[in-house]
This record gives sequence, structure tokens and C-alpha cells, in this order.
Amino acid sequence: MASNYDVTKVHFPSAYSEILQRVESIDPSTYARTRNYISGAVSYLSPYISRGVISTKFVLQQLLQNGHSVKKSEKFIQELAWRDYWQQVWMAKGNAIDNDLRHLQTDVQNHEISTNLVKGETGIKAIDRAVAQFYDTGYLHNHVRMYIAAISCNMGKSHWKIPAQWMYYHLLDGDWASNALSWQWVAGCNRNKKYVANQENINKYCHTTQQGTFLDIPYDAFSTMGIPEVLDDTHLPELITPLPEQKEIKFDKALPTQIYNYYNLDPNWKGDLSANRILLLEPSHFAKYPIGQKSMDFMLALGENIENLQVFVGEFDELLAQYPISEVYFNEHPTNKNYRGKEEARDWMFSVTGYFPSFFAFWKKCKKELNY
Ligand SMILES: Cc1cc2nc3c(=O)[nH]c(=O)nc-3n(C[C@H](O)[C@H](O)[C@H](O)COP(=O)(O)OP(=O)(O)OC[C@H]3O[C@@H](n4cnc5c(N)ncnc54)[C@H](O)[C@@H]3O)c2cc1C
Repeated sequence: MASNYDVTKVHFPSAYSEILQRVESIDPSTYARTRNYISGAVSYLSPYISRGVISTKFVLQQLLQNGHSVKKSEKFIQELAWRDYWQQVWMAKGNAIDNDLRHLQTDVQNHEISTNLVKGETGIKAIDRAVAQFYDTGYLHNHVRMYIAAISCNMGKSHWKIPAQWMYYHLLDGDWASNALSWQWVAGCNRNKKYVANQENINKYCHTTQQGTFLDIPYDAFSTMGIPEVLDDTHLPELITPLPEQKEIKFDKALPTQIYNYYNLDPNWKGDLSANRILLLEPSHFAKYPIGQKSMDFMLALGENIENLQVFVGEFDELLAQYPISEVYFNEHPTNKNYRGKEEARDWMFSVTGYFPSFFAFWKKCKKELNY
């Protein structure tokens, strides 16, 4: 994608061929130089990786196959590794990531979200513009996500969880591990300090020149800062998943059944197997991890890349009770613990598994598997 920032160009096609083209167009050198700017040459691949259409391993393989060296691609590979890292934490810690993981968030004044933040009316132009665009695109640049989380938790003093759920709801790339754990990273729950950014930092990376805002202060002023008046008003957002209507399913009882879900929409998974292919939308899953209409539509559109995929709206046990299913296949995932059948491993970039309290301890081990 061009490095001249134009949000109207931020779009997420659902056809598999276009997704592959996006992988082909990664430019790791420009990425490393520009990724922190909202106009930077980021890949816009997260909605496809989060939905399990492509894996981090696949992206890495394509990158190397296209002649990009490990050395020049290191920054990009490291960012991909953050994804695998948070997923490993989720696997190891399970539902514990839903709460403050290593330290309780300090200085919490409310368990809601700032009303002016979700309305895009904080007075910080770069943030307000990004929030307005967010509802249209389903995407936020990583730096903007960090700014929003910092404004929410560290200036507005909201506990991270409700604001994180609000963001997850609207993101096309919603991934509860990357989401909850990044929010906790900003709020100081899984590292030893909170992340803060002032107006000067926002101006630099968002190409604005604003002054005189509540963030236009030196860094040492953050620790004694009270809640800015504009963030005072908070509310509980209504986050309800619009599940589609159940259509009739055609079932062949002679065939095995593959279960797809919000985290696995890989068109190549067992592509040559004759099977019933079911996209399982469990109300209990979406009650715990609600998503909005845009994310629902995006998931269903991605599902069209999978031959004969049929949607079942109901719980796993209801599916089994209603249809004569004999052999079930599914991919391992922390949200699948209630499935029964043949569980298959997901793809990872590296063989490093388990819980590491810091990303860099994890990355140090991963790096050893790269051929420089
Ligand atoms: C508060 C907050 C909430 C977030 N919530 C989510 C979320 O729900 N879903 C999600 O996919 N990412 C989340 N992220 C991580 C990151 O912002 C996005 O993955 C990234 O911005 C996606 O854009 P991209 O594909 O253009 O990334 P690129 O910069 O092009 O990076 C390439 C790939 O590396 C991975 N990656 C990059 N940065 C991160 C990161 N910090 N953590 C994990 N993986 C990363 C992604 O898979 C991404 O597609 C969150 C970050 C923050 C700070």
C-alpha cells in the first residue's frame, strides 16, 4: 500500500486471490522504516491472519520465497512474532487473560469507557479522525490503538477491559489475545509501567501540528495528571452480536465434518477432503466476545472462499444433536475447548511454545530458528 496516507484506500477485500496479492506486495524494508507512522507501509494483513484465512507461517514463507532476506525482513517478522507470542500466552493462560494478568491495573476510577472517546470528540484531532474512520474501515493503525488505549486507561483512568471489548467489537481483525494483552500492556498489567504518549508524539506519527490539548504536556507531568474534563463522562457500551438467521443445512452423513469458526476460515485447510464444511457460530462465543455487523459481514464474506461452507448458528452440542455427525475435525484454539473430535494443530512460525513473561525472551528463542 502506498506510503501516502489516504484512509479511503484502507479497505479489506475478501476474495482469496486479492488477499494473496496483498501478501505479495509486502515491502519489508519500507515497512521497517515507516511502520510507526499512520501513513507507513504497513501490510493491512491482520484481518486475514486474525480470521485464520492465512497464518503467520504462510506470510513468512511467502516473504522468503519472494527473495526478501531475513535480515531485511527482521522487523516485519518480529511484528508477526508478536501475534504468535500473544496467542501462546492465551494458550498457556486461558481465561486468565480476561483479567489483569501480572499486575492489577493501578489508579482505576471507572469500569466503563469515555463517551467522548467513542464519539470521536476528545479534542485530539488525530484521535477523533481515526475513531470516525474506524467505524467505516474496521481498522486502526497500531500506534493509534496504543494512543486510544493510553487515553482511555492512563488519562481517563478506565479499567482496560470494557474499552478493549469496544475496540474488539469494531475491529475486522479482532483477536482477543492481541487485543486484551495489548490493552493490558498499555495499562501496565502485563509489564511494569504504563504507556503514555504526549501531543508532540501524536503530532509526529499522525502528521498533525496541534497544540494546547490536554496531552500537550511534558512526560513527567503524566504521573500527577487528573482525569481531563473531556474524558469525565463515561458509559457502558452496548455490544451485541448480530447473528445471522439459520438457513437449512444439507448434510451428507457419509462424509466427515470440518468445523470452521471466527478464528479459522482457512480455504486450504483439508482442501482435498470431501467433507461437510460448517461455519459454527456459537451464541455463547459471541456473548463472551461480541462483534459488530461489519465484522460479522466480513467473516461471512471470507467464508465464501471455502467451498460449500454452510453456516450453523448454535452451540457445538446442538450441532451434534441435530445432525448425524460421525467424524469431526477442527483446529486447536483457546475458544474451542468445548469441541469434541479430531483436534489439529495450528500453524506457527517457530517451534517455540509456552508462556514467556516478556516478548523479547520469546523472540530471542525464535530468532535462533531463522537462517540469517
Ligand atoms: C490496544 C491494542 C489493541 C490491539 N488489538 C488487536 C486485535 O484485536 N487484533 C489484532 O490482530 N491486532 C491487534 N493489535 C495489534 C496491532 O495493532 C495490529 O495487529 C496491527 O496494527 C495490524 O495492522 P497490520 O496488519 O497493518 O500490521 P503490520 O504492522 O503490517 O504487521 C504485520 C502483522 O504482524 C502482526 N502484528 C503487528 N503488530 C502486532 C502487535 N502489536 N501485536 C500482535 N500482532 C502484531 C499482525 O498479524 C500484523 O498483521 C492491537 C494493538 C494494540 C496496541
